[in-house]
Amino acid sequence: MLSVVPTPLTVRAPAKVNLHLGVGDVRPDGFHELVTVFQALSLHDDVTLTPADALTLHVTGEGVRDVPTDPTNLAARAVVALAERYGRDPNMRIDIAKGIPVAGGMAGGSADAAAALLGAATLWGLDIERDELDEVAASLGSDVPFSLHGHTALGTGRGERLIPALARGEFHWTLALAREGLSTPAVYRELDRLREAGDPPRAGSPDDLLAAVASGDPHRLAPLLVNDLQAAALSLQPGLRRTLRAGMEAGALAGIVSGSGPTCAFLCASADDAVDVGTELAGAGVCRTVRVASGPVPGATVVP
Ligand SMILES: C[C@@](CO)(OP(=O)(O)O)[C@H](O)COP(=O)(O)OP(=O)(O)OC[C@H]1O[C@@H](n2ccc(N)nc2=O)[C@H](O)[C@@H]1O
Ligand SMILES: Nc1ncnc2c1ncn2[C@@H]1O[C@H](COP(=O)(O)OP(=O)(O)O)[C@@H](O)[C@H]1O
Repeated sequence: MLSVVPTPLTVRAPAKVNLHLGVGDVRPDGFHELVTVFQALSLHDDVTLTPADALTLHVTGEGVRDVPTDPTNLAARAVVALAERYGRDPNMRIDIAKGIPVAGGMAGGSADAAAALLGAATLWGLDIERDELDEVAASLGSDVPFSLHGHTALGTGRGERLIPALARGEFHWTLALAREGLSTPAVYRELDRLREAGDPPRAGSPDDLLAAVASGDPHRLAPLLVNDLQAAALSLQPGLRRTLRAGMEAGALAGIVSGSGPTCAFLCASADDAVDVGTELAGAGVCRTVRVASGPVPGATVVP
């Protein structure tokens, strides 16, 4: 922890894409057992904490009208959870500058929670182990521990148990942001429904994909990207098929729905290719807007 903490304090936290998302059966607690490979991307939210007399939230940027500014906001819940556990005063002003699409399957809320946890722990000078922060993170959401850690990692359990994975070099992505979001629980429910009605194929082991990530070769990685939630996201938003097709026609190596969607993530051979694919996608009218990003990047980090 920093010895003299400058205020306001800003923490940056990344978006994620699931390179592999294998969804198992529903557990008694309502969560699905996952085997997933996360990669943190260079699209981020900035969360700024300023000591104040009350806990308030102010949100700017991408998708603000869909982000709650009441105590249900994940960043506020993170500050309150940490304050309760360590006997601190949660009152502060939280400013969130959103760059991650809201309800887009890129863990924007989780990024804000992770940033708020690291920020509050730093502001209060808490002398705690990473494991303890992980425990609070997991209590806030399945993806929050990964947002803290970043890079590339294998996630199991409900996604909260992480093992770092080796990644060589930089992978280049084009992201097609959708006009309407998708609710994560609704997408998991839709997958359960599809599985009751038939048996959509399930992702196998991520071993080959992990080897491809370690090799740094996007051509090797491309055919291995897989997402069990994709069929459910496409069932709820059939127009995403057109988006995925357009990305491939524009020259992407592969395209998948990111997590529970509806953002579509296209793996490209180079940074230049990613820009070209983005330009074509933007012109094709198959999405609200596009972004280019690269990964892996670190998890939540205090901005100097
Ligand atoms: C699908 C994934 C893939 O990484 O991310 P997103 O695409 O939403 O970003 C995650 O599993 C989302 O994680 P997160 O958004 O943190 O979910 P949580 O708040 O823990 O759970 C929200 C709801 O999603 C469902 N859920 C979540 C995780 C899981 N392993 N099984 C589930 O069934 C449950 O219905 C749960 O009530
Ligand atoms: N800080 C936050 N940023 C974004 N959404 C938030 C936040 N806090 C709570 N939410 C709620 O969480 C829902 C899921 O948002 P988000 O985390 O962006 O998507 P996803 O789960 O698809 O990655 C939103 O619809 C919003 O109502």
